Amino acid sequence: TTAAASGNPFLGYALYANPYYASEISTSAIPSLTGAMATKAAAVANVGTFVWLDTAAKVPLMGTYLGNIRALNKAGASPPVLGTFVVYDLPDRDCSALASNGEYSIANGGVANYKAYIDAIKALLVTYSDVKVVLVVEPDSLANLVTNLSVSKCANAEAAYKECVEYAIAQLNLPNVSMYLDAGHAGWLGWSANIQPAANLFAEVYKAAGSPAAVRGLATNVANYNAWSVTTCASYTSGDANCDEQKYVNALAPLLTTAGFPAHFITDTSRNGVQPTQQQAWGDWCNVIGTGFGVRPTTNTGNALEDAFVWIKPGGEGDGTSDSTSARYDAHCGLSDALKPAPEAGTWFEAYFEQLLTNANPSF
Ligand SMILES: O=[N+]([O-])c1ccc(O[C@@H]2O[C@H](CO)[C@@H](O[C@@H]3O[C@H](CO)[C@@H](O[C@@H]4O[C@H](CO)[C@@H](O)[C@H](O)[C@H]4O)[C@H](O)[C@H]3O)[C@H](O)[C@H]2O)cc1
Ligand SMILES: [Mg+2]
Repeated sequence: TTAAASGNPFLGYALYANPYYASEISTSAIPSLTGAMATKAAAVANVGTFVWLDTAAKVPLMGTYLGNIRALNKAGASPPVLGTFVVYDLPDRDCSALASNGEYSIANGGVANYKAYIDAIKALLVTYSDVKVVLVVEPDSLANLVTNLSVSKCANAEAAYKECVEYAIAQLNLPNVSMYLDAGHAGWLGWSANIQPAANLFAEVYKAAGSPAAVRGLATNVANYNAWSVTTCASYTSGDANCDEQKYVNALAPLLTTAGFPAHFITDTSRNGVQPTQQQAWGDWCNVIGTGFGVRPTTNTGNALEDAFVWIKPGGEGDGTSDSTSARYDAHCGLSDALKPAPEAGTWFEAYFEQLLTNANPSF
């Protein structure tokens, strides 16, 4: 089937192996590796990962990469290349954790700043209207509105999150764009208490934005470690029948369709190669020990609902600092199942990269 027929934006395309991730590996990983590990590290740099636009200052980088992709395709790249980015700059971001709070705050004009950030992204997507782009929209945001309105920062951010996400998907509703809203993961919204409220919220936001044609569906397991499919549920999942991402997707899809949001899915497999994980509790999300790179990006998912397995979290970039004196210290990053010492969220964590590489499944 052609991409147009199936609607799967990944069909017939190769992913752009972005220079940002490649440079992290070449400057921070390879120099401290030798032999087989150095060779394997170089191979990781060739895997297409998502570029996280986690500050407005990173947006021009998107323009550079879209220019690179245009050039590759004009030079006859076959299959043609598409770009993959994460929109991640909400005011009062990461409202139930401390590790990844961002540059904008609602109290300080954050909603207006966010809209300017989205406008800058839109301008590039219009300039490069010949380049196909896949966007994951705001990891953790709506998921936090489902389960964490008891956290005052999340309750205070609810209206702004909805306004900003609705603005983003309405403005970025362009013919060369496919968007997947972040949907947490099986261990977050897959619980029977959470899954219907989650479907309701996703559909509410989708419809409030005018049911944008460019919204293809939802992204699951972003920056998390869950299996796509297991035959035996891990002990830490007990109580949640949706113990892997496939069960979560298969359970969520019909609820969304009923609510007026016909969705397809992508799932982050960048750090789920080792199952079961060594999480002490399923809610442990920070720099989990023992993990490995998972299945490489592919459209061969075996499930018509699942467009692709993709590497959204760039493996090797940390989830949060383990320095308890840091302003962005989150206790989850101090747990026994969190690798330490760890740098600030988003910065290179060499020991973690080597852990992922050593435990990669399939191996490099
Ligand atoms: O027995 N039962 O019936 C039952 C029913 C319900 C139960 O409660 C559920 O328990 C779940 C944990 O098991 C909770 O899930 C965790 O929620 C956290 C946010 O609060 C998430 O953290 C985010 O993770 C992101 C990366 O994924 C980070 O980028 C981000 O910074 C970070 O904040 C964890 O992943 C996620 O695993 C649910 O909320 C909670 O509702 C429990 C039992
Ligand atoms: Mg995070």
